[in-house]
Amino acid sequence: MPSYTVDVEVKSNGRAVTNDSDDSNGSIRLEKSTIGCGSANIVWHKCSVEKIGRQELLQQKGCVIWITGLSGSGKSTVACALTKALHARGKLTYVLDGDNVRHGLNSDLTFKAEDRAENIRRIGEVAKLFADAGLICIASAISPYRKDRDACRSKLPDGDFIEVFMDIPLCVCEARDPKGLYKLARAGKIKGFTGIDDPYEAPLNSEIVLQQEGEVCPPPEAMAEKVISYLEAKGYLQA
Ligand SMILES: Nc1ncnc2c1ncn2[C@@H]1O[C@H](COP(=O)(O)OS(=O)(=O)O)[C@@H](OP(=O)(O)O)[C@H]1O
Ligand SMILES: Nc1ncnc2c1ncn2[C@@H]1O[C@H](COP(=O)(O)OP(=O)(O)O)[C@@H](O)[C@H]1O
Repeated sequence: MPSYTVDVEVKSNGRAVTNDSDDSNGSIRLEKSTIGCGSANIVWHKCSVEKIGRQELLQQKGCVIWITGLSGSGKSTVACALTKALHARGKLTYVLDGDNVRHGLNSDLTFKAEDRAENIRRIGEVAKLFADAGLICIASAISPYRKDRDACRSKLPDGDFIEVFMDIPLCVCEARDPKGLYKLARAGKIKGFTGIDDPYEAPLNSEIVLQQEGEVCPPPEAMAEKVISYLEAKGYLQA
């Protein structure tokens, strides 16, 4: 068995770069992730095909568009309009919708605060992988707590987490009530419903705010176009 000496330098991104010297093979370099690892002795394995190459192939930049807002605010509708419009332009997207993800990956989670946090954490991790794959990942979930959204933001390179706030008043969402859930919540048949008896912490500094114009809600296609203009201006629709 070769013996190793390991010098560890902790970088500002939280990774520890080790200069491991192997007495039989000379010097090798390993990058070890030091944060977020549930167990010790986990080594980050790098491949020669990286995000930049995938972006070149796709002619776009991987990023996460995070749509947050009350139930009934139009998150899923905008997410669909956005994926459709980008698809028509030849851009590769994927929608991670809270409702849908709760049918599979997150089917073990309830709506109590710690489960919502875990829901958002998992969606954030999956979205990060999609962005690394070079996709424009559209995550759409109530994501009611600011710190959970901010934690997802912090996992991505600067600029790559684009928060879109569906700033639609509760009374409008409640009047829409397409699933009848507000009615059930008001009747006390659903406990801990966002906006009724569970908090929604609106973003303070989101990149994009989508809201009504007076009493009128713009069509979803117009809202999607606002997001596309942002992506275009920031260079995400080219490699
Ligand atoms: N208690 C409670 N509070 C809020 N929403 C509830 C609740 N129970 C069920 N639902 C339905 O679940 C959908 C929200 O799922 P999310 O994963 O987006 O929620 S969260 O981000 O974890 O808060 C949400 O879907 P949308 O209406 O599309 O937002 C609701 O239909
Ligand atoms: N821009 C819009 N203008 C008017 N109604 C809308 C708009 N976007 C969504 N809706 C309607 O609002 C309801 C909730 O939309 P949905 O996308 O399911 O919201 P969420 O995903 O936030 O719960 C649906 O009945 C939908 O048709």
